Amino acid sequence: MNTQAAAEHEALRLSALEAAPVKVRIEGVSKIFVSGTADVTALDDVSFTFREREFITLLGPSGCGKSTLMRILAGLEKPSAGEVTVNHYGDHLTQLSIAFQDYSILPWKTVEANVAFGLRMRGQSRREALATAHTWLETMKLTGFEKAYPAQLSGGMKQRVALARALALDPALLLLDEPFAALDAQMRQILQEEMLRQWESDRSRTAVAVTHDLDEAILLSDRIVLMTARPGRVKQIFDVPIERPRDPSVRYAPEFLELRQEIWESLREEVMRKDKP
Ligand SMILES: Nc1ncnc2c1ncn2[C@@H]1O[C@H](COP(=O)(O)OP(=O)(O)OP(=O)(O)O)[C@@H](O)[C@H]1O
Repeated sequence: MNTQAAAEHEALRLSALEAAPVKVRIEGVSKIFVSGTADVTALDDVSFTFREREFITLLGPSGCGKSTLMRILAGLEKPSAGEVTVNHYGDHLTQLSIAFQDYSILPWKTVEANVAFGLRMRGQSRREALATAHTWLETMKLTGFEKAYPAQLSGGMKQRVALARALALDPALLLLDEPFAALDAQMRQILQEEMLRQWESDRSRTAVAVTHDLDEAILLSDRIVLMTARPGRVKQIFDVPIERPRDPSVRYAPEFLELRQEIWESLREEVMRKDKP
């Protein structure tokens, strides 16, 4: 298969995955990567459930298996043990959509065609799909770049295209793996706030995000799942008892800062543990 055909095939496979049903229970999930020299236990007996319409963030030191868990949730990777159950709910255009750190948008399609692609796959007319794509591109501050190709965009802009694409699909379950990682600090804050506004405007979907940014985790989440250093286990689950709708200035509120400190102390232990030989 040539590169273009392989990427089309992968896009179609993702598109099929995104049509699968939702609401998530993770039970005893472990993942061992078997390699020539040494096996790597990425996840060890991870269990928790997502309530419908909940925003969950996975936090943990680098290498603790967050992306692996996201890939398992997306059906891109099989657990070595345990089970993930995803049940349908709600009236959504698609069941699952993903914006991953390394999620490749199709380089030979324009920005608008990339965002419209999944909608076209679901039978929308070109006109309808492009209209939705344009709305999301505007939200992601990409107006004026509709006809550009990915190679003409910065890393942060590509990341915003991937986000627009995931949100345009109106998924019941949204998987975000470091969705703002490639953005500069200002754009990151603007998009966090935009995501918060979007999320709270309908609260119709379940979201699972991975981030290294504590403020982002608290601002957006209902619960934060803190994982141990590798092998990743659930160390602690924090509720974020900050009322919604949240004003972005809540970042400076005492309750926010207290929770931030509490989470950081627990996360810090894991980061330090990881760096020991
Ligand atoms: N395909 C693979 N083959 C072998 N090892 C892998 C594979 N994918 C991940 N790993 C290993 O599994 C562990 C967990 O990786 P993963 O990318 O899930 O961590 P992470 O918590 O998302 O890290 P980061 O925060 O740095 O993105 C790491 O030690 C990684 O090297």
